[in-house]
Amino acid sequence: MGSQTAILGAGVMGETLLSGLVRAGRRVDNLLVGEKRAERAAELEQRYGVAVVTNIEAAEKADTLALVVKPQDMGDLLDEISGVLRPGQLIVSLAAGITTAFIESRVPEGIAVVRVMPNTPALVDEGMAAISPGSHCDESHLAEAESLLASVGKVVRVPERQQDAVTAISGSGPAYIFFVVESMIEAGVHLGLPRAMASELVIQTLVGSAKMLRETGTHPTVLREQVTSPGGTTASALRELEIHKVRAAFLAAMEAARDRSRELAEGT
Ligand SMILES: NC(=O)C1=CN([C@@H]2O[C@H](COP(=O)(O)OP(=O)(O)OC[C@H]3O[C@@H](n4cnc5c(N)ncnc54)[C@H](OP(=O)(O)O)[C@@H]3O)[C@@H](O)[C@H]2O)C=CC1
Ligand SMILES: O=C(O)[C@@H]1CCC=N1
Repeated sequence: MGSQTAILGAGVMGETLLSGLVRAGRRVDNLLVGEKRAERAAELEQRYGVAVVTNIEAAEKADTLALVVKPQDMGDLLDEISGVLRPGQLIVSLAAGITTAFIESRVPEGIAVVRVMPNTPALVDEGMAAISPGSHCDESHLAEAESLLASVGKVVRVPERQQDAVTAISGSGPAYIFFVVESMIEAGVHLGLPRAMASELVIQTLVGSAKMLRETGTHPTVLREQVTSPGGTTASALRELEIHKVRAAFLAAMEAARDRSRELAEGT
């Protein structure tokens, strides 16, 4: 049997990580899930063939523990498992706002902690995750966290002081993109397009635009200018977005997300 990884908190993000590890070929007998609700445990066992156990059993057996509960539940979870944790284990926290110092203060000495901010496109192996070491981490701990997240997308290393900003940009980011997509589809319907057609037009436009950004490496301003013919339709649309202060709204939204991440660290 190889190194054991446990996922504690199998909601949206926890299941996203679990499914990615299974897709990436991690042997399910090297995976454990901590889940207290019997119905949810049965669902996960049936869907992935993974062993669903108590948090205590998972914490006793695992070499690496991925903590994917809500920030507000993190203190209780750490209090529950800290008695069975042992030096040499690695905790990888995916919770917004929660600092490595908070976790280190609630677990025995010698446990390494890595803070991660992932995002849901991990579900289709296009995730973006940023990782930061706690004070007892060495390269092997960062490499292990990196390998967990690399199975579902890209991983970058950032200083922990940048994690609240990362959370605001890429952690919450998919929601802003989906919001824009929803808004454009609704606009298409207002303009008289059938909903299915409006959806297809918007989604393919999004995928094509994302692919241009990634594959050409061209700055988004240049790509936008290429679409904006002099005196044309795009210029008229962009003027309205500027009049309605959409750029300022994005900045305010992301500052609010960053501030909320900081508040979560305070337990509020
Ligand atoms: N969703 C996202 O896009 C992202 C989420 N995150 C982070 O991931 C974490 C989880 O978020 P998300 O998946 O959205 O939330 P969910 O509410 O979907 O998942 C949280 C899960 O944790 C379970 N849980 C709560 N307490 C315990 C416990 N003591 N032991 C085991 N499981 C427990 C909950 O079970 P129950 O429902 O029975 O209470 C639930 O299944 C958060 O910290 C969030 O900041 C980070 C980046 C992106
Ligand atoms: O909304 C949240 O708090 C979580 C963290 C980043 C994305 N979802």
